[in-house]
Parts: sequence; structure tokens; C-alpha cells
Amino acid sequence: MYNVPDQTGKYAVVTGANSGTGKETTRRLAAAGARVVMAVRTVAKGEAARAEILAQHPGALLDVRRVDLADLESVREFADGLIADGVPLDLLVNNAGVMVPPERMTTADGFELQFGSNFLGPFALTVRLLPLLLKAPAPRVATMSSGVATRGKINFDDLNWERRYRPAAAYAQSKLADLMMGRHLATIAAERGWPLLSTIAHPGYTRTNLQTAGPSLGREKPSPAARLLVRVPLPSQGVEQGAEPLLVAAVSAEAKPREYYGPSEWFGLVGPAKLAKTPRSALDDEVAARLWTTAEQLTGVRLPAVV
Ligand SMILES: NC(=O)c1ccc[n+]([C@@H]2O[C@H](COP(=O)([O-])OP(=O)(O)OC[C@H]3O[C@@H](n4cnc5c(N)ncnc54)[C@H](O)[C@@H]3O)[C@@H](O)[C@H]2O)c1
Repeated sequence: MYNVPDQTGKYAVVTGANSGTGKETTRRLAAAGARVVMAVRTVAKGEAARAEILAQHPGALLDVRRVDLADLESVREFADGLIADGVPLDLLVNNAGVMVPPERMTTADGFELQFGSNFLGPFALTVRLLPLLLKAPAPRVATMSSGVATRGKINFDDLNWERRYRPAAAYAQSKLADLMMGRHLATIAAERGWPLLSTIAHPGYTRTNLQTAGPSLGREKPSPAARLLVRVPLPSQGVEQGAEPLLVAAVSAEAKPREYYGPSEWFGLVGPAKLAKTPRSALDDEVAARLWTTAEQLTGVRLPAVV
């Protein structure tokens, strides 16, 4: 188990902190002394997760706040709330995500659900929180991608899948976009001389709500995709293990800009987090820069001129 270094005095935001790798990341950061804002879509679920963590770690410093990443107005409200508080932010963990909805669905702003929730929402959140991150001495952003980013392609002609909807391909695109966002943020930080460290992770195949309830998105009857996914006989791991690459990306003192962490695997046995191979599709910096500009245009959220 990765030993999270002392986080006393650190202030962190974890999105999707009520379940899966987000809850585990929150638990481990808080157990190491960080004060964590649990950024959740449903406050009651966030409070239940907070109570669960507090039962294990009574001294944990946890605040539950609402953010719906599928609604850019909600992202703005959440970020404005933190900025109004003015507490320098040491760490943003872009963890939340949805996978393979039963049909083409859209966000409050009309984007395809996965592109909007997994990429555009976290993009807007990250850019809006930059002024607060840059108030901290050594700020970090860790973003959760996925092993399926390897199969992703950024389809600039139809980013929102208005032609032929392929939910799994849309998921892969959104997670490739996360990986490229994390890499491009590191480029921007280097260009501007910011002390901000941006890293990326993928969890490996992990038993969470994503594989079961996730694809059905709260429907009573699981979608065919959900039924298929739970039957796939892939070796999977528990959430303690699945959160490790993200934790390493978020807090390891050895991590460097643009590094991508994943689980080590050996004949189906999952070991400690290690550097993962960045898929070729994510290496094109021109595509990453174009994606960043496109996200600025689509969300209306732009890099601050001077920070
Ligand atoms: N579990 C896996 O095998 C696996 C594999 C690759 C990548 N991932 C990634 O790991 C991350 C965490 O997923 P998980 O496996 O813990 O699944 P999960 O379903 O347990 O957790 C996802 C979290 O994201 C939150 N979320 C979803 N849409 C949101 C929105 N619009 N606004 C705010 N929060 C929202 C959910 O409420 C939940 O808390 C995701 O980014 C996912 O794409 C998971």
C-alpha cells in the first residue's frame, strides 16, 4: 500500500469524492492530515461518505460541497465559492467521471454527457481554480484518465457525437482528452513559469460503481452495456489498489510534470503504482493545444491573462 506522505496543512479538492477511487483518495489524503473538500454532485451521498471516513478517522478534516461537472454554471458557483473563501489550494484531484450511458445524453449545456462531464467540466473547474492554486507554494493538479485512452481519438469534426453515437468511443475520447489536458496544463505551467505540477493517472480495471450502476446512470434496469461490462472476465482490483496511481500522481515528491501513473501488473496480479506508458495518441502536443483552445471556446472559460 502506498504510504501517503504527511499532508498536514494541505488543502485539497477531490471531485467525485463520494464513491470509488474518489472516496478512497479522500480517505487516504485526510488520514495523512490534509483538509479535503469533497466535491460531489449529490450532497447527501457526500455526507454519507464523509460520515464513513470520519468513523475510521475521527480527526479527518472534510467539507462536502456540491458541484455538477455536467453543468458549467454549477462549476462556476463551486469555484467562486472556494475563491471567495480565499484559502490557497494545494491540490486539485480531477477524479469524477461517467462511463458509457445507455443512450446519447447531454449535459445542462448541451454537450455529449461523457465529453461534457469527463472533460469540459473538469477543464472549466481547473482553469477557474488556477488563481487559487497559484496562491499555494507548490500546487498540484492530478487528473484521472483511463487505460482506454489508448483507444481514444479526438474527433474535432464531431466532438459531441452528433452523427453516429458510439458510447464506448465517446468515453475513450473523453479520457484521452483528460490525459491531454493534464499534459497541456504542464506545458502551460512551464511556459508561464508557474510552480504548478500537473500529472495524470489511470486506475486499471477497478471494482467501483462505474462498472455496475455507472453505465445505467441510476436507471432501475441496467443497460445492455452495463450488463456486458459486469460480465467481462477481466482481472479487476479493489478500490484501495485502484486509487493508488492517482494518489501517487497527486502527492508523490518524486512526480514530475506530465507524468502518467498506472498500476503495475504481473500475470493478472496488481502491484504498486508505477509510471505508465503514455499512449501514442496523447503525445501530439499540437492536438493537445488545439483541444485546450477548443475547450476554452466551448466553455467560455479562459486562462487568466496574468496570474
Ligand atoms: N473503475 C475503473 O475501472 C476505472 C477505469 C478507468 C478509469 N476510471 C476513472 O476513474 C474515475 C473514478 O471512477 P470510479 O471507478 O471511482 O467510479 P464511481 O462511479 O465509483 O465514481 C465516479 C464519481 O464521479 C462522480 N460524478 C459523475 N458525474 C459527475 C458530475 N456530473 N458531477 C460531479 N461528479 C460526478 C460520481 O458521483 C462518483 O462520485 C473516473 O474518472 C473514471 O473514468 C475508472
